[in-house]
Amino acid sequence: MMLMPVRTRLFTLRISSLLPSSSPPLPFALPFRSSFSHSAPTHHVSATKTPKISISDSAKFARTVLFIPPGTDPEEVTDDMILPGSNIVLGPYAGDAKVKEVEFMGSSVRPKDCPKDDRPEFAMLGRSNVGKSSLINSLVRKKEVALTSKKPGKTQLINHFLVNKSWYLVDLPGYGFANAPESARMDWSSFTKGYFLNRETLVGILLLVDASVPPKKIDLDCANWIGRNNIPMTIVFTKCDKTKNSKGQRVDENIKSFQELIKENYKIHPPWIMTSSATGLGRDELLLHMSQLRNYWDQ
Ligand SMILES: Nc1nc2c(ncn2[C@@H]2O[C@H](COP(=O)(O)OP(=O)(O)OP(=O)(O)O)[C@@H](O)[C@H]2O)c(=O)[nH]1
Ligand SMILES: [Mg+2]
Repeated sequence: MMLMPVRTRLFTLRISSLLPSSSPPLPFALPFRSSFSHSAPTHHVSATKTPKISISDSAKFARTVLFIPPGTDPEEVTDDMILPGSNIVLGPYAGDAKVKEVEFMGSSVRPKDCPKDDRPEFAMLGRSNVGKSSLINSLVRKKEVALTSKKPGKTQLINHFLVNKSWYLVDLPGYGFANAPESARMDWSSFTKGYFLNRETLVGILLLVDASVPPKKIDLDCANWIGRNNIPMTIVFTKCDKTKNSKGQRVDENIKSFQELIKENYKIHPPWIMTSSATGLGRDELLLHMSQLRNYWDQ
């Protein structure tokens, strides 16, 4: 029998003990309560009334919460090492960020049905409709490798996409969608425990957060749960092309609010990046960041 090598997961984020004890242990299980229906109007976290900020304010703020990868001396970080639209510093492990080919490897209902090889993988996690499947298509520059829909609840299984025959992107069903079929809801709850906590080849979670709306409690709970369980996470803000939502709130404000709320609970700020699957914003930058996570893990 082949032994699974112990991999380096030094990108693990240390969460501080300041976490509110009332945080649910498994936030993903919550969306299926009726109070978390995606149409419920009261999702917003109260602390979202931040003053309007300019892009340069954001840049200054980013500077204070940089994500410094291994092999990089924080004292030697220069502006050109920071990926645009993110707090991520590119370190010596970055490279191989080009997607040459992608193959759909199949869908799994349970974690134990997932591919059993030793290739590193990134899981897409986030609310239904946040743009997980669209981001996969954007990263691999294919229109419909992963199926997308305006209606939440499109992705129902664990879908593995093999990139360059060497690593996986994993598309998952979203949380926060109350009307998913009963079977999918049941699987999702056990899936979170089984998959995220035990998947040895998981390099990290990409937690997708819709930047066109103010922070939502379910996403903050989710980020905190990931942190508490020491699973490496990158926050990927989606839909950054939507400059203003119907209430006039701006992407920039929403992102800053989310970061401020996250910052309270993390000793080291997680990496975050702005993206748009509609315009390709952040695509190459995210691929570079994923390459440094992967190469470090795989060394
Ligand atoms: N404007 C804009 N729309 C986007 C973006 N990303 C996704 N969308 C739209 O949002 C909707 C949902 O996208 P999906 O990729 O299917 O979302 P998902 O997170 O995979 O959803 P589930 O599979 O239901 O969990 C679709 O109508 C997309 O076209 C983006 O960056 N900008
Ligand atoms: Mg999907």
